[in-house]
Amino acid sequence: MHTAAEKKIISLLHDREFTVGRRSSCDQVVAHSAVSSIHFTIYTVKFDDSSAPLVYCWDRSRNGTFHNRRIIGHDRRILLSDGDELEIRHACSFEFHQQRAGPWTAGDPTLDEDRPHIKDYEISSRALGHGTFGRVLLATERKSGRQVACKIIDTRGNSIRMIKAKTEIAILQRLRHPNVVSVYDGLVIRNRIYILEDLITGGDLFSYLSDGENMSSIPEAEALLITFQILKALEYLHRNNVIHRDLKLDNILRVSQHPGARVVLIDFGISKYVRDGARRMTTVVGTPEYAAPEVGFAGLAPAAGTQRKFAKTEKSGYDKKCDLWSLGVILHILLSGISPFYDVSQNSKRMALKAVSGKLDLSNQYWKDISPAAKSLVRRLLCVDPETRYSVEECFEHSWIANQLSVLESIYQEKIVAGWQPPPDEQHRLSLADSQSADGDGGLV
Ligand SMILES: Nc1ncnc2c1ncn2[C@@H]1O[C@H](COP(=O)(O)OP(=O)(O)OP(=O)(O)O)[C@@H](O)[C@H]1O
Repeated sequence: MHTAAEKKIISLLHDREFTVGRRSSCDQVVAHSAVSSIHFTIYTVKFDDSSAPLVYCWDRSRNGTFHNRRIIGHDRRILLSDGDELEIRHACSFEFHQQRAGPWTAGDPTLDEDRPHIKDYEISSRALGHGTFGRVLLATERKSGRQVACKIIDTRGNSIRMIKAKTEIAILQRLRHPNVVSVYDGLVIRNRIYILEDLITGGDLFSYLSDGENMSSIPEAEALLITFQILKALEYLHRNNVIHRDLKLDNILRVSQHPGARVVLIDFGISKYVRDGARRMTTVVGTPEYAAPEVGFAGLAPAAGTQRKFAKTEKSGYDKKCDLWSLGVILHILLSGISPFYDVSQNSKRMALKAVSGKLDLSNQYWKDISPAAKSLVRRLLCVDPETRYSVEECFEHSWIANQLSVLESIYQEKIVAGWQPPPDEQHRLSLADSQSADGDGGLV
């Protein structure tokens, strides 16, 4: 980054925040009355080792920080691209440059073909992440200049994928909750589905906990705040008859990099709307490391290296309690840094058999500083029998949560979700009238 006036070059380190403001402790001090004590912060989020780090500017000022001549807005964050300008009006400006492998604006024939059909949004080639079914790119809403995330799912004639993507949009369009990603629009262009959703600017929990080859734990109080928010999301989803079915660290994003950040559930690609009184689900879906025993991975033929399987479980099926098991795995990792059923071979069946055994070791060195109440909730969630496994309501009544409930509620309302806006009710939403279920679990929505 360099300031326009002095042409001074400032190097940013990806593992360190960089602050600009009037206060003497800022990394770049700007002694000017138009500048707030901390005016803005630059921080970096890494998705994986092969992707270029994402560099964000967090506007913390009273008077505003301008990004390419458009105000960012107090407490809002913007993703920076090479050549972007940041300005503190009447005081100074900065130009941002990022070295990375490969250009962001490289020709992308697929995208170039579709771009003219996506009138309301400008889709960049800037990758925010990628998953099994596609990639997620940065996009900008033309009317407002708001940055959004654009998930592109290439279905290439695969009708199951097409239906799953439509399911994701259909479910998300009905949901409005601060801990569930907001979807603004969904478009089908030829074989591709574009889902435009809120840009979540703090990275995912997996990257947050990743420590080289291993995972690290976080303080119990922080794990409590994250668990409380996931429970809020699950309470809302389950009341609305939606089961996520793929809860894992990678699918929980943070709005900022600070310990009390709002967390947001994403990736509803295999989630399920269950009508009241509907039969239990029988399709084996999800991620084996996080999947409840009753989901049925243990009954599948071993498939080394295969992360997902779609098949019928022979047992009596499963219900929303599968999400609570996954929360148990997440909580286990948050508190200890250990994934309880992970197997280095990544063999789905082996991981599932470990889960079915129900064996937990919460007395080793990784748990020595963890309170008995926290351990007790882990056990209640990782109960092999779904009947005795805690529901969302029981979790809220468990002492680890209940003893802190009023504090948690006030932090949640006053700090975490204050300022959150539900997505607008826009007209042009994807029509799903012709959608049909492909996984045999009944209708989509
Ligand atoms: N709304 C968003 N804001 C910012 N980054 C996002 C957003 N949605 C997704 N990402 C990034 O893209 C990655 C992949 O997204 P997502 O999990 O939705 O894709 P997927 O193809 O369904 O993945 P999976 O393999 O888990 O099924 C996420 O881990 C995250 O890093």
